[in-house]
Amino acid sequence: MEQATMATVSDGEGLSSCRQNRRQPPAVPTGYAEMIEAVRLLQDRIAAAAPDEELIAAVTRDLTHAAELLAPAEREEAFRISGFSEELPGNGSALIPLVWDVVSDASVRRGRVRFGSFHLGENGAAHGGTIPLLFDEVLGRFANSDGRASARTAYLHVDYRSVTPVEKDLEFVVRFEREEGRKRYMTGALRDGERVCAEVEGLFVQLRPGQP
Ligand SMILES: CCCCCCCC(=O)SCCNC(=O)CCNC(=O)[C@H](O)C(C)(C)COP(=O)(O)OP(=O)(O)OC[C@H]1O[C@@H](n2cnc3c(N)ncnc32)[C@H](O)[C@@H]1OP(=O)(O)O
Repeated sequence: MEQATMATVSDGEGLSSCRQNRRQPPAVPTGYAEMIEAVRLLQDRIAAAAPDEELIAAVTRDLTHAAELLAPAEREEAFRISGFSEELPGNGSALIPLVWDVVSDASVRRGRVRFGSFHLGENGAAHGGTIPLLFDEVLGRFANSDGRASARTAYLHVDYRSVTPVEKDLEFVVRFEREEGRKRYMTGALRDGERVCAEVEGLFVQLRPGQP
């Protein structure tokens, strides 16, 4: 496997050895977005299906074959594409609910999101854990935007105001409230039309050099 580069950085209080995963932004191969889209579709179809034994056996065989095909292409984190490529929908991750139409200025970011059958909790509503997942992603990316040094989620406070439907286009808005030293305070809301589904407050703390 390829190795991530090691770098030495100054933290202003003298040099400290800091492990930096210097990404060599991997080029996105033709067809990669379609592969991740196929994974999303698969997740939704499996979540929605009640297959018989014959179909289960056929799908298991094909999925196992696909996993075997991918095994030789595994890479260390610094050289992966999924979850890291901003040019791909959902950054190329099938974990995060699909986000698109993102527009942003320095203090407000808006976009659309759709939870699939894969994210279903019960009664047509998204699983409660998927909503902080969305907020962590959209708040976290905004907190780390504009060339800021990396910050990590310290807390997310989520208020579930009303049910969040799956298989419906929703809207989110995120606000970069303020920065205090290493602390970045964010808020956000998820809406189904006029109806507020969930609200969030989050703190993201900038990592010190060398901090894991
Ligand atoms: C581009 C990427 C987009 C995706 C982003 C996704 C982000 C993520 O999901 S990150 C993964 C989830 N988060 C984690 O794993 C974090 C685990 N925790 C940690 O690493 C550490 O606790 C960390 C970095 C948050 C803070 O630790 P540390 O740097 O030691 O903080 P510390 O020096 O004690 O505190 C700094 C300040 O933050 C405050 N603070 C830290 N944690 C909290 C907290 N949970 N609640 C309130 N305040 C806090 C402290 O009180 C302190 O404030 P002040 O400067 O006013 O005294």
